[in-house]
Amino acid sequence: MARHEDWEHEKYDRPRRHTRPRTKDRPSYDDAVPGSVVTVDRGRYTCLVEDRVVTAMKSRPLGRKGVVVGDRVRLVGDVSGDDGSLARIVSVDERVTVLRRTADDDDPVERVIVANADQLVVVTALADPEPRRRLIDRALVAAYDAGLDPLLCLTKADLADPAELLAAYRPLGVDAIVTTRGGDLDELRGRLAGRVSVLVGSSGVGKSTLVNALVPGTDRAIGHVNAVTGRGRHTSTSALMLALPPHGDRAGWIVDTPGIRSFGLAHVESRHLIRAFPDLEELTGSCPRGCTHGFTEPECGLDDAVAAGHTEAVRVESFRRLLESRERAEDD
Ligand SMILES: Nc1nc2c(ncn2[C@@H]2O[C@H](COP(=O)(O)OP(=O)(O)OP(=O)(O)O)[C@@H](O)[C@H]2O)c(=O)[nH]1
Ligand SMILES: [Zn+2]
Repeated sequence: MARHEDWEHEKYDRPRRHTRPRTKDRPSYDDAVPGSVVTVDRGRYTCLVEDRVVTAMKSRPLGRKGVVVGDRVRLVGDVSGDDGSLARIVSVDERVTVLRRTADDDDPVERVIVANADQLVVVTALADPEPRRRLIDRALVAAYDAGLDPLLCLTKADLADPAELLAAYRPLGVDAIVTTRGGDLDELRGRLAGRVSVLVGSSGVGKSTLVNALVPGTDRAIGHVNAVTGRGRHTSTSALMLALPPHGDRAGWIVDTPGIRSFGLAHVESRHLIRAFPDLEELTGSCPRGCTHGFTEPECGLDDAVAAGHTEAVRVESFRRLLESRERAEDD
């Protein structure tokens, strides 16, 4: 077992060098311990190792490889978590999912925001501020592209009726939850249990209110990270992973993303988006080469499918609205 794990580390540590025997210059990480990255701040990685909070830096073998919140890593050095101790991250496990954004639509540089998440919770107020459909659509596109299950969380239900917004997203099959400050969060807790969920939302939608209610002892407004670290302050705009109290016997994590208000989507291709809708993808067999399946495609198979009654027009329209949302940043 130990040998196998060792080989796993080697695999991600650096490019393979087939010209040299593998054993020669391989550093031994037999003593490396597994951990998860919960936040990143100025080159320091806060990791959870068992239930200890360990501060670490990247080690040389990682080179320019990025380490992000949610990464599962191996650490060596001082992994005691004692005050002033510093461990070293020597390898990053293969990522199961990768949530990315492009800084803005014209800047093709991709940034990985969170690794290994399962779900993207798009937090939107029903009023104050008014919901912005295009922003929601763009967050959904980012989720589908990353292979995360999207969940709409509609807050401030005391201020407005959710019916219209719910109806707008029903054809896409996006699950939604409606919340009110101080209200019952049991349904949401059930959705978060046993998963790693990234929360995104624009300013004022009530995301901090939600995080504080979900993770008692966290006050995001003033920057404490007690729920994870039991101490310390969190003042950067990095994503922060927080442990949820167990729901039944299932633990879960949320990742708060204070710095992220929107998603640049330059990296998302339409052929990737349709994969998130297998029932629609199946209907595109007759599309001309290069068909994007968008509103203006003259001979898209999706139109034939609607005409033949194989799918609903409203689902195709909703999909096309998502596709289009990639093209314009905001709903102005
Ligand atoms: N009426 C009403 N107000 C709410 C509700 N939830 C939150 N608020 C208020 O909305 C305002 C914004 O809430 P925050 O939780 O700070 O919102 P945020 O999304 O974290 O915004 P930033 O702090 O800018 O990131 C605060 O005044 C909250 O008290 C709700 O369910 N109903
Ligand atoms: Zn098509």
